[in-house]
Amino acid sequence: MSPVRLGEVLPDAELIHDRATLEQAIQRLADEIRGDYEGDMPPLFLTVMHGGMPFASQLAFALGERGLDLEFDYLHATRYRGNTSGARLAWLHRPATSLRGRRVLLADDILDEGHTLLAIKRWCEDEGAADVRTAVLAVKIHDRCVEGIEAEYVGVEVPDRYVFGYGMDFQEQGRNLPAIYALKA
Ligand SMILES: O=P(O)(O)OC[C@H]1O[C@H](OP(=O)(O)OP(=O)(O)O)[C@H](O)[C@@H]1O
Ligand code: HPA
Repeated sequence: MSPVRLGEVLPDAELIHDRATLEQAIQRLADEIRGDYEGDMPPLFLTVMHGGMPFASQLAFALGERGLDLEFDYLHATRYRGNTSGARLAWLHRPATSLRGRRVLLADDILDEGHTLLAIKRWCEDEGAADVRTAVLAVKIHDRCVEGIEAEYVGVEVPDRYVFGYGMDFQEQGRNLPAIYALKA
């Protein structure tokens, strides 16, 4: 079945957060995070691909501007794979850097039902990370989130609808839109 093209849904989509709002939220997050990380060893900054990439880049620069150095690595765990509902989590890439004894800061685009970040967090702990914290650009507001996961740093809230843009995809399209939209209700 051929995918629905972005151009067919974008005109009817609702703008939820514009670029300025998201950039402002990222600056605020950087202030919060900066205050929580002191010491010589830079935190290991793990971007959750693909969706976390734009947010992680912006956040990393904002933290650099505030004098917090970061060591970069990334991972890719996906359970949506271009669909609008989640399935079993598939690990496509794990970080090459050892996590043993490290402070880990995960950066992802959205905390929705929480399965992805819970599994990633547990894996980081199993790998011996000293501390694992999570920064997400957006959290979706509903009561279906799994127990045991909460993001320490949250940029914005989004409604309980399928959202896309700023890293999040609509059928693997629209990730580089510089704002967050929701599909027409
Ligand atoms: O809280 P959850 O319900 O588990 O959903 C959140 C996850 O889903 C998305 O990833 P996706 O599986 O779409 O992979 P992608 O980033 O490669 O698109 C998003 O980037 C989060 O990692
Ligand atoms: O609403 C969403 N949009 C894009 N990706 C997602 N991953 C979980 N929820 C979503």
